[in-house]
Amino acid sequence: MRPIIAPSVLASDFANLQSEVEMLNNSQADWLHIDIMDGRFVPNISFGFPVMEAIKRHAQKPMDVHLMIVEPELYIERFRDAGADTISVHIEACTHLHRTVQQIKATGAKAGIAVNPHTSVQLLEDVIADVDMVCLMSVNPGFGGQKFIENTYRKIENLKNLIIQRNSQALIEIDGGVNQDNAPLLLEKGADALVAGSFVFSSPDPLQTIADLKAVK
Ligand SMILES: O=C(CO)[C@@H](O)[C@H](O)COP(=O)(O)O
Ligand SMILES: [Fe+2]
Repeated sequence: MRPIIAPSVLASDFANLQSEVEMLNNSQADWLHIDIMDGRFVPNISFGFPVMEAIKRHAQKPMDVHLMIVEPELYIERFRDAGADTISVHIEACTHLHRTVQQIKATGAKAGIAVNPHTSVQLLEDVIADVDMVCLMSVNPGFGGQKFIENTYRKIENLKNLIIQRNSQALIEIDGGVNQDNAPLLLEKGADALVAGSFVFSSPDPLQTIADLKAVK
């Protein structure tokens, strides 16, 4: 199976957001990855609803929204209204994770759980059957352009085993420091979806870079 490619709009040129989104529309990207940072869960602030709605007006592909915010349960419906197709909340930010997953699904969006590099995937044991996706962070969240953490390969194997054991349909998404060099092994270990920000938008030819990632086996 060819990987799902989800370029992270965080790395795009915000001053030319419409043309960046149109470039993604014309590319082999499958999803638009939207990073929401609140300055509390992570030490950075990205953008909020007005920008997301502006992206949605031009986007012709599903929006994969990664919430790096505290108390995400307060904003799930608003993110859905702003155009989210998948909403991922951090396990580290949710006291009542099972409830928040049900809340996301009740909006009609797909439900994802994002997992920081230090968090064991075994903590997902009792919720994995309920979710559509797990977003494994392969950098500490908060910034684009960071170095990929190698321990991610082992975590994919552990997560894949858990998904099989629990008869879950969850996709495995890898987020942070993904590039053409690490993509083959990520897919071999069991990743389904690859987020790529700086690797795509800093490249001389983003359309070709996305096509190259899509072609990785
Ligand atoms: O969620 C995050 C960072 O917190 C990511 O989605 C990054 O935005 C991916 O960017 P690169 O590491 O690919 O530059
Ligand atoms: Fe992300």
